[in-house]
Amino acid sequence: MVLNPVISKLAGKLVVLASASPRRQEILRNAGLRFEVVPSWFKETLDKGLFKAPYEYAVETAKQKALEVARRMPFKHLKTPDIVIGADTIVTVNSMILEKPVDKQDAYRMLSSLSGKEHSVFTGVAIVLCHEKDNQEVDYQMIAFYEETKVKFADLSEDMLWEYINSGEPMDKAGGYGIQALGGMLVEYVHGDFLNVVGFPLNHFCKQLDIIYNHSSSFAVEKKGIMSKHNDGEFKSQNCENVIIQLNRQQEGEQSGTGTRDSKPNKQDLERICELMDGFKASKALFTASRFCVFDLLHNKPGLDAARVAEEIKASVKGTECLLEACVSLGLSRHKKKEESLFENTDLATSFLRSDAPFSLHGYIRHCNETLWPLFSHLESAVHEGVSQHEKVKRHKERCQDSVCSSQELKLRFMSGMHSFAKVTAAAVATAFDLSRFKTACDLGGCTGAMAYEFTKAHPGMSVTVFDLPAVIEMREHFLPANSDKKVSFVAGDFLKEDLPKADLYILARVLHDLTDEKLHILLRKIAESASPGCGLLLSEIFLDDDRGGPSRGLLQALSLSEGKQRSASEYRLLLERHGFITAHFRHTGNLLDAMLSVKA
Ligand SMILES: Cc1cn([C@H]2C[C@H](O)[C@@H](COP(=O)(O)OP(=O)(O)OP(=O)(O)O)O2)c(=O)[nH]c1=O
Repeated sequence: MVLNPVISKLAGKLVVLASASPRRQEILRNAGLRFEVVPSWFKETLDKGLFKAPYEYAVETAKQKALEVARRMPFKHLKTPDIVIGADTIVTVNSMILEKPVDKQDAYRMLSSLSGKEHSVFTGVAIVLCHEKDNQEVDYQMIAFYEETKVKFADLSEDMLWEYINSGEPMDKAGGYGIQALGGMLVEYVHGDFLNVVGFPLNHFCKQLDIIYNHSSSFAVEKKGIMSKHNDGEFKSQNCENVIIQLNRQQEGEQSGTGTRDSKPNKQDLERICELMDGFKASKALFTASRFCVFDLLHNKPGLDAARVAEEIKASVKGTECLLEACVSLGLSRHKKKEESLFENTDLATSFLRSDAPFSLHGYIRHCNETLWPLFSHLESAVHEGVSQHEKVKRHKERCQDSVCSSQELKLRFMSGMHSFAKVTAAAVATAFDLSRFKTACDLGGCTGAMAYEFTKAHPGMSVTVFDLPAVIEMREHFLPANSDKKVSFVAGDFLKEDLPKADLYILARVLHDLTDEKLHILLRKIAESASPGCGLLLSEIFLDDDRGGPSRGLLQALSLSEGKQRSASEYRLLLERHGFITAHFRHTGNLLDAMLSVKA
């Protein structure tokens, strides 16, 4: 089978991936498929007891995920996709189905049940073909299949298990491991499609497309079956799953609550709207608990009651109790087992909200509270006037700020926000590509050096110069001890005005989106002047989808930008090409920032 022509059959069609999984997106993107991502709202709560075999559960979940998006899009996105792809990955061992662990204990339970044994990974895939008819009806045709891969784990010691769990990697992965990353170290062998384990059986998917688009007659014959590859390599028809569902748009509208006035509101839609309406309350509860260092307190003294917490944070008992209960409902704190009046942190708070956690977002949350929150409270003015509200907020702050809070203190807080964000994202950016051929790098606007240290850690042969404004370089020692890594050095300067240090690789992480077009071109011109042919430029930003339909994190960030704008990977690629940098790769890292590597022609 020639793969590319199969994928190219989908060119010009609106292909939608009904999955939030960054791994699925990457696998399909790397295969050259162009698609939009619309994560499914289908909750994975089907009763497993109803299925005879585990793969049936995965296939049914994949179908429900894809169908939910196919049905929602004509109403919520006002467009009907041509094809929607859904998938669900599960791990099975000793007739148990393992999905994503809910917490560290659950991950421990899963991984220890896999230790020293062979298990199966099933990914169910559903392809929904949508045919829009003249009378506004949409026909949905479902093709579903699954792939099985067998994986054997080595014997895992307790230390190894906990070290792996504490890396945080297991939490968003079926069976509690990621074979494509650190989890690969646990694996003795893999029999079958590796990508199936990572979340998407690409080869089987292409064969299925081949049947749909190149062999429509055999497709018609197989209309009653899931086409599924068996271990003997033959295609066999399995489980009757090719169904045509006729749905009239008006009926759909009624089902989803957007139809007649008498119809009942749809539960999922209501939940979604409430989530949006209450989003700001949840954010502010998180900011307030962080501001009062509640998560540090519950880490150091787990199992305090509201009165003790109130005493420690010097706040009212009533207010503290409300705050703690809200944190419980948000999954940040929990009641201590069997002692409902006592509170402790969840794993989420321990990993990200303690101020001294390795991946602490404490500083960034403070930045959100003190800088972004006031900006968003002026959003109506920003939209109305079309100008940034930074100045207005700054003036207001200066009027209200007590004298203790000097501009020095404000700068430190800003740097602390950037530092904590960089610490969480740096490893994913540093390891997104093979950078072994670059011996020297320069991190432009590299602030405290958090990103630079991660680059030297990931690439032992590399040294990195951090280039940032003198005021920033002066204060960086508040964050990382000087000389903690001799391969990281700091140079003070203004990248828009001064010559840049020479390097094989220039790093621009979260810089370009914040610059005006004019400044952006000045900076890219200066990098192009300093870079010799073959030099790299590593850009790290949130990349918007090509149709600017998401991700919402990027589009929401645009609402508070002072001068710059959010762009898609294609837009950045064009900008870089204008300055002589040819984009070699780009990658959704699965972390908070994406990455693109370009090379000077
Ligand atoms: C076993 C294994 C799973 N996984 C991932 C693939 C899937 O993303 C995830 C299983 O969860 P799923 O529920 O299949 O998918 P998801 O929740 O990530 O995304 P969505 O429901 O929106 O489609 O586990 C790995 O990345 N590596 C592995 O080795």
